[in-house]
Amino acid sequence: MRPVRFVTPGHAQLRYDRSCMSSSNEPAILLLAHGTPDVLSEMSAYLANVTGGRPMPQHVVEELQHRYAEIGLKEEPLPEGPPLTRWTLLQGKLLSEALGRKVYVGMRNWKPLIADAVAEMKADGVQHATVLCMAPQKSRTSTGLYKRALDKADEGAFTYDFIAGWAHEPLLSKAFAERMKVALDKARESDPNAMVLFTAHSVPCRTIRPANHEEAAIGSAHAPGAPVPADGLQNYGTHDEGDPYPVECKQTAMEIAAELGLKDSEWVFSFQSQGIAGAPWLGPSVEDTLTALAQEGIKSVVMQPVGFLCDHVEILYDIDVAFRDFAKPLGIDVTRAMSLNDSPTLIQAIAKTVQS
Ligand SMILES: C=CC1=C(C)c2cc3[nH]c(cc4nc(cc5[nH]c(cc1n2)c(C)c5CCC(=O)O)C(CCC(=O)O)=C4C)c(C)c3C=C
Ligand SMILES: [Fe+2]
Ligand SMILES: [Fe+2]
Repeated sequence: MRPVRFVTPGHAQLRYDRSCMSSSNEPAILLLAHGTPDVLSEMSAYLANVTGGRPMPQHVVEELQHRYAEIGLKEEPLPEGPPLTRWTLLQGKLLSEALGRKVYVGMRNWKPLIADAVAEMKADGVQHATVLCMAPQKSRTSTGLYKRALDKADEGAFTYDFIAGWAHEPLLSKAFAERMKVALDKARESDPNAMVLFTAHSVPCRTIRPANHEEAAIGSAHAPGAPVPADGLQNYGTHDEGDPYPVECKQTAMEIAAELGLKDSEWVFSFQSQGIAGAPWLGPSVEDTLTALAQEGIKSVVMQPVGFLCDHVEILYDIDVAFRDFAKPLGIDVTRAMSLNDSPTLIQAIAKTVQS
């Protein structure tokens, strides 16, 4: 294979061969993901992208710089890139190899940006694309915002099929179950009563409520003159029927538990990483759940976030550092299933989803 280009200079330096380029009658494949800063000094600009321009207080910027520093981010770019970028680009490369076609990757909040991927697709003459979010559960505040960024960049240059939620794909729960089995078997060697705790990223309660039509008409805080709600969070747009996110997350957990043959008494579910902004976020929180489990006499908990497909700060810091430290004085040992990262079953799940 003759490498012909660097798709993302400065990151994982993933090379694509022209033999993997889409032929004109096949839809191009575009993966959308969150994005993460490359160096600590980019934190303010990164957070402005995450919040749609609303500035974060300095103490929040510093707290996040601290967390990112704890997981290895520095002032100089890491040769291999930050974990989220590195793994997402690798997943794109593995998918490209599995399908024998070029795969584009764009991130909403940092490089390589969705706009960069779209510019490349336009230059390649893409007419139609299949777009998949590297967040399997559909949500206004993740997949909804990714789609909005895509529409802004695309400007109608190509048409696309947008796969917003694909958590029901059985190979996805199989991939998670494979990782959990390894961690749970290990935990049960020392504690046969080890409890499984599945998690998903919390969201502000107001972002999942069904909307009235007046609110739906407001659109987003990106629109000039759009009001900022009292809790300070931007308006994420609305769905009359409410956001399916919390239900889809719990369904994923149930499917993994079923795949593992877990009894109901062997697993629980919580929402992790409630935001630093005020206002109520979805619970139960991991902290409340660990406290309750300690009261029930649980000594070991094996965690698995079911909405993240690779390592990033909310796994490497929130779980591996913060929840572990929180659980220690409660007498609970927290371990976790390895992230999916380069799981071949995950790549099969994505390949099957984009092909169907
Ligand atoms: C389904 C919802 C969300 C997913 C999935 C999600 C993944 C995710 N988030 C980060 C990093 C950050 N997210 C931050 C804020 C934030 N995240 C969500 C929702 C999801 N995030 C919301 C609604 C918000 C609040 C945004 C706002 O306008 O205030 C932040 C900022 C700090 C904070 O509030 O915690 C960071 C950083 C990653 C890396 C990630 C998965 C890859
Ligand atoms: Fe987030
Ligand atoms: Fe977060």
